[in-house]
Formats: sequence, C-alpha cells, structure tokens
Amino acid sequence: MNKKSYAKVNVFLKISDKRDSYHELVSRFVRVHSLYDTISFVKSSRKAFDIIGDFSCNMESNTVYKAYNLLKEFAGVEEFFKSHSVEIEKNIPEFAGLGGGSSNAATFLIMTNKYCNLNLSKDELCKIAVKIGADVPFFVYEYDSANVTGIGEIVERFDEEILNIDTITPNIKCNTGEIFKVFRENFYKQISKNEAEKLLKMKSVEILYNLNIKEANDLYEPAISVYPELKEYTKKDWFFSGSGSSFFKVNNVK
Ligand SMILES: C[C@@](CO)(OP(=O)(O)O)[C@H](O)COP(=O)(O)OP(=O)(O)OC[C@H]1O[C@@H](n2ccc(N)nc2=O)[C@H](O)[C@@H]1O
Ligand SMILES: Nc1ncnc2c1ncn2[C@@H]1O[C@H](COP(=O)(O)OP(=O)(O)O)[C@@H](O)[C@H]1O
Repeated sequence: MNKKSYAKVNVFLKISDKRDSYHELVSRFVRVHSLYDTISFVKSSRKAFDIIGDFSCNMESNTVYKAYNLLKEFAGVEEFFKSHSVEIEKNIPEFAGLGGGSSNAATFLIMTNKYCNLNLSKDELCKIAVKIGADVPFFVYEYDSANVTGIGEIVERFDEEILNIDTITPNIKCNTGEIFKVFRENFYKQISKNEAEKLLKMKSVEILYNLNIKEANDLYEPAISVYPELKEYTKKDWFFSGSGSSFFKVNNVK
C-alpha cells in the first residue's frame, strides 16, 4: 500500500483579482515526474493515528493529519488507522513552492478512499481537499498538466506532452503569506480576461519560450524584494515556481 506524491511547478502564475485576504490566480500547474515523496500505509500496533516521517511541522499542522480529520467520520477510517501508520518518505523540500504538503494531503485522500472503500468521486474528494489548502485539489485530480483558477479550486486538465523538469531549491524558506502581502502593497496588478484566456490555451513550452521569469510569475518580483538572496539563482531559461523559493527549467523548451 504505497503511492508516489509528486511535486508541482507553476509554469505561469498570474493574479486576476482579490478575494478577501486571498488572491485569485490564473495558473498552469504541472506535475514533476522526477520529484516525489512516497506515502505508505504500514501495519502497526499503535492503536492511534500516527505519521512517520521527517517534517518541520508538528502533527496538528501536518496536511496529512488535517486530511485524516476530515475523513475520519467516514465508516471504517478510524478503525483502519488503528492498525496502520502513515509513513512518508520526504524528498520534496518544504517552503519551496513545490506543493509538497498539498501533494501529501491529496495522495493521502486518494489512498484512504481506495483502501477504506469510501467510493468518493474525484469531485467529492476535491470538496474535502479545498478545506486543507489551495493547491490540494490540483493533486487530487492527478493530472500531469492543468489550468488552475479561483484560489485553486477550479482545476481543468490541459492536454500536452509530459514535461521534463529540473528544479533547484535554494535554502531560503519563502513565506507565502508575506509574499502575497508585499505583492498587494507594492506590485499589485491584475491580468486581463483576454490575456488570461490566451495563456490558458497555450502549451507550457510555448509559454516558457515567449515569457521571461518576471512575466511568467507575478510573485517573482515581490519574492525577490523580500528575499534579495534569491536573485543569485536567477539564470537564463530558469523560471520561478509559486511563491518560491524553487526555480525550474523545462528541458522540452528549445
Ligand atoms: C502560491 C501557490 C501557487 O501554487 O503556491 P506555493 O508557493 O505555496 O506552492 C499557492 O496557491 C499558495 O497556496 P498555499 O501554500 O496553500 O497557501 P496558504 O497556506 O493557503 O496561504 C498562505 C497565505 O498566503 C496568502 N494567499 C495564499 C493563496 C492565495 N491564492 N492568495 C493569498 O493571498 C494568504 O494571505 C494566506 O494566508
Ligand atoms: N506533509 C507535509 N509535508 C510538507 N510540509 C508540510 C506538510 N504538512 C504541513 N506542512 C507545512 O506546510 C508548509 C510548507 O508547505 P509545502 O507544501 O511543503 O511547501 P510550499 O507551500 O512552499 O509549496 C510548512 O509550514 C510545512 O511545515
């Protein structure tokens, strides 16, 4: 009972509006095939829910624990996790803009749905996923590439070739909330409907061929202003994922 929990990158990320203290985005999310954690359900005699793995957060703030809390009311779930521990082999760096925590939560939802025979559809799982975090629905659908809008709850599969992606994660822990705050205060702009529609139709390789790092990600400039050390990692053909700190390169782009 194990499953890969992939990282993602944002090929582009543009802000389209504000929603209360949040921001609505227009983004292309792509799974990184070469970077994943592995989640296993292993037999255990602990008689209580537990997660084994290397995390910087405590149990209460672990996204997998949040996912468990949302599923435990379903018949059989609590019983199952009295005799199984969740083991997570972490490879995806945290605070990296690669969605590791969100991916783990989604993989846990998918595995629990399967092994506890909950028979929930992807759409039903997605309703649970949004309660955990903005990026979780993308990972629930298991698409290689998708257009993601709203705060992350609208996920539409995008049909394109599988991308061969390299990532670099500087040892800088980017605070997503702080970067959005600086974006709102000093860099605020909204993508127009026309421009958004154009990007949402373009293949990822075309987008990366045509845009530079600043144009592709509205959070890049605010991130650099909060963490100037990030600038050292800015190189030709490399792009910025989410609110950082990871940079990525797509080898399919010629
Ligand atoms: C920017 C993105 C793009 O993929 O990626 P990451 O850099 O985290 O991977 C995500 O949407 C990030 O989502 P997530 O990491 O779940 O953010 P949260 O913990 O929910 O939000 C932290 C804080 O960031 C701000 N926030 C977050 C998402 C959003 N669409 N608008 C916001 O303004 C809010 O102030 C919020 O309190
Ligand atoms: N299962 C998990 N894996 C990684 N980080 C987690 C997990 N659960 C909670 N977190 C917390 O989520 C935050 C980072 O989220 P993560 O998804 O790894 O990165 P990012 O949001 O930068 O893409 C950190 O505060 C981290 O401690």
